[in-house]
Order: sequence, then structure tokens, then C-alpha cells
Amino acid sequence: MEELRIEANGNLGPIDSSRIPRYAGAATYARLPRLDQVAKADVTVVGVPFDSGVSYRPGARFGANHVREASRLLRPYNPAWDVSPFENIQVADAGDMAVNPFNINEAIETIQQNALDLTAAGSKLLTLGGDHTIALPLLRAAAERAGGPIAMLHFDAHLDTWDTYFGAAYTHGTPFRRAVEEGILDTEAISHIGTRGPLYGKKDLDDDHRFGFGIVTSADVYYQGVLETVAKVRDRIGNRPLYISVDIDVLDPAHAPGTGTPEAGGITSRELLEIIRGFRGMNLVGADVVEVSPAYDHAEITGVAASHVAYELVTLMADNAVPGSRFGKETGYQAQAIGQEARRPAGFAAATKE
Ligand SMILES: N=C(N)NCCCC(=O)O
Ligand SMILES: [Zn+2]
Ligand SMILES: [Zn+2]
Repeated sequence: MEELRIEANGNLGPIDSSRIPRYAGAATYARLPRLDQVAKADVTVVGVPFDSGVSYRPGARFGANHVREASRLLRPYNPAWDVSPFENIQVADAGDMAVNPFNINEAIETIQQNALDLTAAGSKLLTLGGDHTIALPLLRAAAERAGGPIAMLHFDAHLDTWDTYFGAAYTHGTPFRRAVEEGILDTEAISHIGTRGPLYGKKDLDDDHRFGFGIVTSADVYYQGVLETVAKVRDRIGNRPLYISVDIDVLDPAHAPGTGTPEAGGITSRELLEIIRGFRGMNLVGADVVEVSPAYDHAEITGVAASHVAYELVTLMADNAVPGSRFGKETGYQAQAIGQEARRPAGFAAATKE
């Protein structure tokens, strides 16, 4: 069957869902072309079907395909930004990395090498996990491409800076401790957002603080709101090369039941999407969305949330790729907003201006 894609600016976009039913055919992320269908990609979406690093419920090895399936309803224009991401840049889906489920060290090597290969010609990477173990090799590759330590924002219920589990150093609870030890993070510019839930002891926080992490807890997001959260983060990170790692369990289990280590009291999907929109203009060099475990999902709630989070991340990358700033301009939804001042006070515009 002919694919009937939307094309603009020389970029091959998604299959046109007004001409081919969106539920038809094999799923790629957002119905985008496969990497082998395009000459080059500015952003490559890739799946990492790996969950051998989990400490509780398994299943994130099926996450990437679940997110792809749940992404069929995404439309090509993002009115929150007034951006059509797949027109601005070429985005393509590279399919899944072939990682060894029985050997974590080898899996980490494979992920790092594949990430380097996929970014060799200048593409950025947006990775769909997989458990959080995969963030370590992805960060290594991103730091190598950036030419030095990078800033990181880590959305998660958990710190993931623990030391070992059962003596194992490479697990989904330890990637960011390893990353700090390896010197690949700019420790002046790393932060967790959405942290909550019981810890093993107070030492967890002491260690985390010593590594340089700032923390915006889930409760902070509630009490301070999206605007102050965004302002604090922008202040801390500025224009540094930034990697964003999103563990979907940052969302409340009501918004993301399909995950392996759920914690009550999380942020909403609306808050997460709005926080990412507040990062407009920041220098995003790579991102992942991890820990989607479809067997625990219901009605694609988690898959849909993850697919939209990835869409906002790719929009941030696509927005940056186009010269000229739209900051402060009333476009898209904003142009038609009623009571805009009340809803998004001047501070937000100021906070999102470079
Ligand atoms: N979901 C991630 N990435 N980490 C959770 C580790 C929680 C624990 O086993 O204590
Ligand atoms: Zn987590
Ligand atoms: Zn995590």
C-alpha cells in the first residue's frame, strides 16, 4: 500500500492520517518514516528493548513498541508552540537496538555504540526505553558528541543515584551515580524533578546532594507550580548542552500505571507537558523516555502519556532548529486564549526568553 506521507521543506513526515487510517499498518513513532526511508535525519527516534536492570516489576523491554502504538493519534502541528516539528526537521524512526538481555555489561556497550553510530552524522537522539539502566550509555554518547560534560534534567519519582543492588553497579536505580563518577555530567547543572516516595535512608539524599544534584520534588511542583519550576531550572541550566531523561514513573500512577516501580503522589501529565514547554529555547541535545511497562498499563494511559512527552521533546528540538525566536509572540493556542494574562503570567514569558 502506498504510504501517502505529509512532506514539507524537503522533509518526509508522518503518514497522512486523513488518507490512510491511523490504525492501519505497522507502527513507527508518530507514523514517521523509518530511518532507512530518508537520506538523513535531524532527530532519530530509537527504541531500546531492555529491562534486565529492573529491581521490581519487569516489562519495560516492551515499552518502545507500546509507545509507538500509542502514538498513532499524534497530529503534525503542535499548537502549544506554533510549531510543526516534522516540517522543521527530518525526524525518523530507527527501530530497536538489538541488546543482549542476559549480559548487562554487553548491553550497555551495545547501546553506547549504537547511540554513537546513530549520531555520527549529526542527528540528535530521542530514545524510547527500556528501563533506566539505558540512560548511562546514552549519556556517555551524548557527552562524547557534546565534547564534554553535559547538563541533565531527570524527571523521575526516584533519585536513581543509588550505589549497587545485589552488588550490581549497573541497574535502573544507579545510572546517575555512575554518570557522575564517570565525569560525563556537568555537576553545576543537574537536577531531579518530581522526586518523591520513601528512601532507604537519609544517606541517599546526602550522597545525591554531594554529587551535585538539585531536587524539585513532586510536592514542590504542586506548591510552586509549573512557572516557578521552569524558572528555577532555566536559571540553573542556562544554555548548556542539556540531556533530558524522563522516567515515566515521574507521573502519578493515575497518569502512568504502566510502569515497574510506581510511587503515589506524582505530578500530572499536564504538569509534565507544560514544564517541557517552558524549556523553549534551551539547548536540548538528547533525550529519553523510559520505564514504560505495557503489561501494567490500562487503556494505553501510560503509552499515550509517554508518546506526548516524546512529542514535546521532539518539538523542543525542532523549534531550536529554525532560526528566529518566537518568544513572546502570541501564536497557536496563545493567540486565541481567553484571559491569557491570568493563565500564564508575564513571568512565564520572561522565564522562557533567552
Ligand atoms: N524506576 C527506576 N528507574 N528506579 C527505581 C529503583 C527503585 C528501587 O528499587 O528502590
Ligand atoms: Zn523511577
Ligand atoms: Zn528512573
